[in-house]
Amino acid sequence: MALVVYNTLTRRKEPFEPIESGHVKMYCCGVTVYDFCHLGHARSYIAWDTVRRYLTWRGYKVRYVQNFTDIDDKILNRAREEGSTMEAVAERNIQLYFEDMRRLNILDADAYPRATNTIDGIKRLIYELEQKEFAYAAGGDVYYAVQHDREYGKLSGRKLEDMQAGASGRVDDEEPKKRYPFDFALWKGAKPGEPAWDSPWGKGRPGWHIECSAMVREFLGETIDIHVGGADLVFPHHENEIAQSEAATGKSLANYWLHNGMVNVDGEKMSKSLGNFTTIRDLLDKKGIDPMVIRFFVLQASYRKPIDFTNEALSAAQNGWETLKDGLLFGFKLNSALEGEIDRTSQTVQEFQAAMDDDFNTSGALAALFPVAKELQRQGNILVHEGKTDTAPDILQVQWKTLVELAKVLGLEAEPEAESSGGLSDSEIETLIQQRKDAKKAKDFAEADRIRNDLQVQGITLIDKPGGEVIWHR
Ligand SMILES: Nc1ncnc2c1ncn2[C@@H]1O[C@H](COP(=O)(O)OP(=O)(O)OP(=O)(O)O)[C@@H](O)[C@H]1O
Ligand SMILES: [Zn+2]
Repeated sequence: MALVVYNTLTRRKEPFEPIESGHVKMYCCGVTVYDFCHLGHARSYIAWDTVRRYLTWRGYKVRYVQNFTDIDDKILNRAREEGSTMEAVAERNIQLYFEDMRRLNILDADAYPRATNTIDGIKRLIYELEQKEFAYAAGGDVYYAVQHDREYGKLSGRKLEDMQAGASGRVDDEEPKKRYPFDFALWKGAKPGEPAWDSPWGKGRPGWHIECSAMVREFLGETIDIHVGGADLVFPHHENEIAQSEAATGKSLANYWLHNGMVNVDGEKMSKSLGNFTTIRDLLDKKGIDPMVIRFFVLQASYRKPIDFTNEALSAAQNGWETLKDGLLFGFKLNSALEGEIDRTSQTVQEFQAAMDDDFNTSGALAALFPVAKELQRQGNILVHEGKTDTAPDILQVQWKTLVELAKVLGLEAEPEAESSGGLSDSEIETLIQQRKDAKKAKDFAEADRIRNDLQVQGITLIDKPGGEVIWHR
């Protein structure tokens, strides 16, 4: 089976063929570190983490690089508001980024270059572009001359002629210096009180797009396999990255361009600037949502499609995750061990791989795991109540290991500790259930609810059956 990916550059699905057999060079556009990350960012990084995990599982050696944009107007504005410095704002938000993303089980990148640490590479690239007449200096700034570049627009499919039509409303302080309205800044002349670096064009700082071109080159080389980011970056950010890098090197920047769809709220992109965002922290800490539920929520949809953030969608993800989690915890009830290879020819693995090979279809991959999770959940309940399963444990153990391994490819993992019953033995639980029955008989429903909730907190779920029978599971 071949892995097929949707390439924004060609607008179709293509078989994935890395430059160097068995190796993948992957670059992901990172956050501008001026604030907490929100669910939109979580989606982007969960999607690419999953792609990276899958490629690794598929046997590729993946080198994954993701930047931090640590110089930008938004960061400078925030520093001004706080009476602090750009470095302090950036450093704090980088640490917050790591905390949030690690909680979402997003693996660390192999390198996290920062714009402020790549100034030499950025200057070199701008210099080369100037030599080749793709760039011109104007009033302390340096601009990229889009009209000089015959391929400009190839990623987004935009044509300069068409763009011109809608350009009349664009005015900013760079406008008068540009030879052409869609030229963009590679280097911005220093403004009073802002951080600045020496350069052949005077003191200044880099534009946003050039940093990624420079970092890709420095950390991965002139041509990489996969470049990823949110769909909102296709234009202008990625278009401009391609323009800069390819004009300088004469080689293609990335063979495959992959873009994640947006998390929307009422049809609009969740974003800090629009104020319609929910931070990852609020979801996890204030709302008490399990990080795996967020991951599940993201993976339920194709990475390319927009997703609407609603409470209904979140509770559907919650339900889905509960079932999967029960399946993932099954083996611990059975006291199984996880070592050993899984059977890659099994139907579950085949279905999972077929889905993921089709442009990382994570919803199809979850659908392949679900029957296994449900069956293990059922067996787990039987085990708790009857002391044994109705299928041979060695068969169940193989199913369980398969489930655990494949779910981990999606970054979905369950901790047995989280399900710990706080040391309550079965007979203690039975005693509490009896006390709850007595409380109900005495019409002390508050006490009955208290017992149920206390048990729930300790990971023990009670199920009331008709006729007053109560079954429970951990
Ligand atoms: N609502 C969203 N849904 C999906 N991906 C998003 C969303 N918002 C941002 N991203 C992605 O997150 C990554 C980092 O984005 P960046 O730091 O540039 O944020 P941004 O788009 O400026 O967000 P904001 O406007 O909220 O600050 C990019 O790949 C971007 O496409
Ligand atoms: Zn970028």
